[in-house]
Amino acid sequence: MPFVSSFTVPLSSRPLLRLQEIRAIEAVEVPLADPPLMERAGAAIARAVIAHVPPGGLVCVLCGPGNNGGDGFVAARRLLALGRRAVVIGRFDGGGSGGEAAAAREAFVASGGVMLAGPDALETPPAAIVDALFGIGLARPIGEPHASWIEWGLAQTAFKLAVDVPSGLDADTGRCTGPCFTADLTSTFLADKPGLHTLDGPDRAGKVVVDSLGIDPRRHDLGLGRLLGLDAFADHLQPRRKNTHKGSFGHVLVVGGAPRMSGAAFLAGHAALATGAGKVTLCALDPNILSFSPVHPELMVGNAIPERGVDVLVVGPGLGASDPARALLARLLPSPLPLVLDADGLNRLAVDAELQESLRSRPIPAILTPHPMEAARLLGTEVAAVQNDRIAAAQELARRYRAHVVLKGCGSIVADPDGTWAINPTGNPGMASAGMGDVLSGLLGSLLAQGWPVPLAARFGTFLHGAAADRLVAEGIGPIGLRASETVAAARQLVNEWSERNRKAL
Ligand SMILES: NC(=O)C1=CN([C@@H]2O[C@H](COP(=O)(O)OP(=O)(O)OC[C@H]3O[C@@H](n4cnc5c(N)ncnc54)[C@H](OP(=O)(O)O)[C@@H]3O)[C@@H](O)[C@H]2O)[C@@H](O)CC1
Ligand SMILES: [K+]
Repeated sequence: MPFVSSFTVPLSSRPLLRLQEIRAIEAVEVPLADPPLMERAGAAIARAVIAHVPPGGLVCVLCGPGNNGGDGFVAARRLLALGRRAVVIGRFDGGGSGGEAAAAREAFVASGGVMLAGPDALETPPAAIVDALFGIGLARPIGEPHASWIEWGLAQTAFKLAVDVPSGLDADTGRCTGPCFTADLTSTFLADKPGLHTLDGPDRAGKVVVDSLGIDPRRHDLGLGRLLGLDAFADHLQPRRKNTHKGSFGHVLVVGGAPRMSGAAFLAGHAALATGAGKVTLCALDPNILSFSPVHPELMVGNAIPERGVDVLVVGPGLGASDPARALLARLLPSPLPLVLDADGLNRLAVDAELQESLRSRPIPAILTPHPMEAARLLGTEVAAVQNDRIAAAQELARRYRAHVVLKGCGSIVADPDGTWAINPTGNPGMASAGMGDVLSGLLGSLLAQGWPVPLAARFGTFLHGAAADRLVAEGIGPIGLRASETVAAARQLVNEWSERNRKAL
């Protein structure tokens, strides 16, 4: 039987709060909450365990020294009270961040709960492991004994649940700081956190469920970050009116295609056509490029920039680093048309102050689509520094170049010049293959040509491309061997399905 899994995309956008924003909510709500937030958090964990673990299975709760551990003690006490088998692995050393967690530990022990000094003391293998070692208070890489407990936990076949954040993962950046838990499910509190959705976060957190602990988020500043969901695009995802013509959907000019690199420009052009641009022209640097594509004869191909009639520029796919490439950039960057700049266009930009200035001065900010290496070049830093805090890097690029930035990678970041940002939850490792960036550029150009506002186009193009790859994987096409050109047809299918589903009265 062919391998087929179900395809879903996140439907609802939601706020992503960084540490300071979560701490600000805690500062207001903790003194007011009755029952206390820790009690509510522990109850949520107990409910999640019960939903996933049959009665009779042993639940092993790993408790750390702070309030994350406190949540774990409450959960363990509640599980016992509900007739479940639960033990805690933790230390009686009295350390930690004070009263509430210590009180939770005492209440657990007073209710007959058993605390073990390490996993060796377990008599039966656990059915579930609850990771309540460290949450948002993680201050440095995890050492002993907690590192060994994590290593032991990862070797178990049990269901694994992380409390708030997998221990060892930085909740702001998604970086594993050292030993790091890997969960099937992360139950995260008050609001969702960016680190669960970018870099190492998606590998470590498993499914993420947000529990507001009964706090109304509208009472608080929800910051500048969002996790993208399909609902963000509903207003612009509409079926087409009947009374339209190709001019209604814009003319995209793809500029690139240097000798031996024309495939990149064809991919971008193909993606633009297949997702709804009215017309696409390729201006290639390769003088020997075919005058038309036998595979996609609808594309107009040449070596010249059309004098008029173009609505959107996509510059960079296969552009190369030659002097003529630089001359094209110098000519096109000041254009008043919406612009997507990718690949070699970005590399040239990184070393050319004059081009940078003309990018910054554009009347309509461009969309830049760097991968981490290109982002590092643009920021004059190392890839590791970009990946250390992908949100901050994307924000800095957006500010410095006055552009909308899509920082690609696991959990692509979209950042705007005004400081707002989003994480894209779609996509998979099949997209780590040649030509994917060219397809994304083409999709973005296509959306701009069809009138999407620039920040929304940056978000939806990224979301759509990842979702197309996800659908293909769900159909058994990838992730291994997924080809960029295959994502084009899947994107076309999705955009039609979603638009039809959103049909509103004209
Ligand atoms: N506030 C509330 O009411 C609510 C909080 N909630 C819950 O609390 C969590 C936040 O709690 P938290 O602030 O106590 O931080 P937490 O993640 O437990 O760790 C801090 C402790 O660990 C220590 N430590 C740090 N790194 C270390 C390391 N590598 N190795 C060893 N020790 C290390 C650090 O001590 P340090 O040595 O750094 O002084 C401190 O003792 C949050 O994620 C959520 O689960 C929810 O219930 C909602 C309501
Ligand atoms: K944890």
